[in-house]
Amino acid sequence: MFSIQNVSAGYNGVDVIHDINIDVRENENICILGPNGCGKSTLLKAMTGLIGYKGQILLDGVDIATMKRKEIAKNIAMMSQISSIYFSYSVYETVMLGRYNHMKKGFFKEPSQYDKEFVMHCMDIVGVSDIGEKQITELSGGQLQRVFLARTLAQDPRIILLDEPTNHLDLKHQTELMQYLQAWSKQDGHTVIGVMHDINLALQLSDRAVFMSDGKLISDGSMAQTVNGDLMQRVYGMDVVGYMQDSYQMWTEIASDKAKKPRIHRVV
Ligand SMILES: Nc1ncnc2c1ncn2[C@@H]1O[C@H](COP(=O)(O)OP(=O)(O)OP(=O)(O)O)[C@@H](O)[C@H]1O
Repeated sequence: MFSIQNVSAGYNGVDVIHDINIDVRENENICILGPNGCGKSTLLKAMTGLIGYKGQILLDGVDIATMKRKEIAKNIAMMSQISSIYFSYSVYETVMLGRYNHMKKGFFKEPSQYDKEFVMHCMDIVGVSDIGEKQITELSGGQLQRVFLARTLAQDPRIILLDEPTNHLDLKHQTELMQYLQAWSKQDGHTVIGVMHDINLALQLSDRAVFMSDGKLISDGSMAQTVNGDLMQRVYGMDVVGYMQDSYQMWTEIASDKAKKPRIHRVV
């Protein structure tokens, strides 16, 4: 239903991603992995038509380059990394922005009863309904991340694109968010495509991994097929599996009696 075919894209006439091919099926939960600067966010921007590209990006067989922004937004929603906020809306108003493309006559028309209820439902899901009146400039990074997720859900898209969605979230909220998105991706022909740095979370919650390196796609398959020591060494330039094993060992010690002894000794 969503097909990226021979896509290259970049900035100021210089491509930073090259000849990418990915075929996305309904109900998949795909993670895009790779080191800093390899082009993951650029690929997501091309997928929403935010930047121009060479090649084709087909949604149900139609190139998104030929679709109106409103049509793209009804199908594909992108939740970006938090950047600076230059405006101040309440949490409720911010989530309502997600309904913009579903409202019949532009933004100044009153939202329908359905829009209001849908927004409340999305705020409930991510646990921000009790702060609906707060200004978003007053929120913590984690609260803001959840408000942006609610706005993304309020768009009621078929495909959600996420750019490092767990930034700013504590472990509990990271896990809750990813579990929610995993369940969401299995309903009603939905799909989630997320750029992630946390390989543990990706392993737990994604079905498929796309690895990028230096602007190119170098591996695409199930988590079991793709995630292996050699590939990780090649992509990240370090022994990722060894690092994970050391972490596991450390946590095993923490969970055992040894952990009852302090690991870090006070200096004073
Ligand atoms: N707006 C921009 N203008 C010019 N170059 C850009 C722009 N955004 C990104 N780039 C460049 O494109 C390349 C790919 O960046 P991109 O943000 O897609 O990488 P990434 O894999 O998402 O990185 P990270 O993991 O650090 O977020 C980098 O060299 C970056 O400097």
